[in-house]
Amino acid sequence: MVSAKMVTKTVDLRSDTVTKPTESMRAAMANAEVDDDVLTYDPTAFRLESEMAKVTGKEAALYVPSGTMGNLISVLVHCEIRGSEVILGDNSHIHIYENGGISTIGGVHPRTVKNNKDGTMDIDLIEAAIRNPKGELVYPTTRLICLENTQANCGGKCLSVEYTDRVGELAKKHGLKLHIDGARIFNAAVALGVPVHRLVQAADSVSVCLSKGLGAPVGSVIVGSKSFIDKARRLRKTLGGGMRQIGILCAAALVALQENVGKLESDHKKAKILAEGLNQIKGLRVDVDSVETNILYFEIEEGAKIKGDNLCKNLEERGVLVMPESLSRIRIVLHHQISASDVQYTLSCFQQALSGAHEENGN
Ligand SMILES: Cc1ncc(COP(=O)(O)O)c(C=O)c1O
Ligand SMILES: C[C@@H](O)[C@H](N)C(=O)O
Repeated sequence: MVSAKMVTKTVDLRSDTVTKPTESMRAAMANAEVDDDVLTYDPTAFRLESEMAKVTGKEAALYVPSGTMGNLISVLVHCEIRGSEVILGDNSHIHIYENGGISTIGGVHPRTVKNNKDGTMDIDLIEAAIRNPKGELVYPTTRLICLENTQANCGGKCLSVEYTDRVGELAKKHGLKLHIDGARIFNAAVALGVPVHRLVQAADSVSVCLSKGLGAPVGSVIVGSKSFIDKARRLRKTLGGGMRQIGILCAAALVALQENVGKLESDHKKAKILAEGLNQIKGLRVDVDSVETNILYFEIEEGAKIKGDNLCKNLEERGVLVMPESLSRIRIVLHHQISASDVQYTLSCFQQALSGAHEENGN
């Protein structure tokens, strides 16, 4: 039994954005070669951008402060003409969690298509959402399709290379561009056993988060053609994202690429173990088979004697942090700073919280 008083550590499962820089990252940051990345090229940023262009198979790359800015810049470059419309998932990060920036800042109109449980959007529904140019007097003009791989809100689901290629073919057929919100594209590549460059081959642009599963402290990189990145660089400056000695941050990202891609599979395995363990606890339900990468959601069953808010509070008192989506649906995200023993400790805390609730309620 772990009482709240005994808590000596924190197991932070809220997101894979919570990782702290490793010692090797801090050493690289301290020794990073830097220069003003606005007036010229920061040499370490140049190395990171060159590496990311190579890994993704694109012509060029650009370091940006966040994934949100990476997506915003990408959409705005593809939809630079007023009256543009982007087709995206109704459960996508761009649509749900980015303050509607593509509209409020970029004047781009969103046209959502339902995300399926597997993270995809039905291709025939995407095609049906493309505006008929004959209606140009009354319709916005479709210019872009956005995918998200892995699809976070659907539970870190991987979009296959076959599906992505088919959406790419559809985009080309209609003269549209394809952007992938690849915040966790490395997770998808590892889970599918497909190289990143092949997984994003059909995309005109990709936004890749360095600050999630890869564990860098800050930043994302957008990749695409040289002309796309030239426009993106200018828009980054417009948005205030032009930064000076960013080699300090890019040095940590280079370490993340070298050291942490190989840890993603372990994150996925720990997510599966945690999902299986939670599913054995009376009052909790997890679709274990649906867990493909480092994200899992669990439901608190109707009959459970504890609600999400009390469960989260109870867990927090034991040092376990999770992300409630509602009173009955909670998200857990694994990352390289969660150990196998942390997973077992987490399960014991859940067991105590749920059994304690049943005792309090006399059953
Ligand atoms: C799928 C996805 N895309 C984009 C982002 C945005 O990244 P950032 O938090 O760096 O803005 C996130 C989360 O942070 C995400 O989960
Ligand atoms: C919440 C969301 O914005 C963030 N990308 C996460 O997955 O934690």
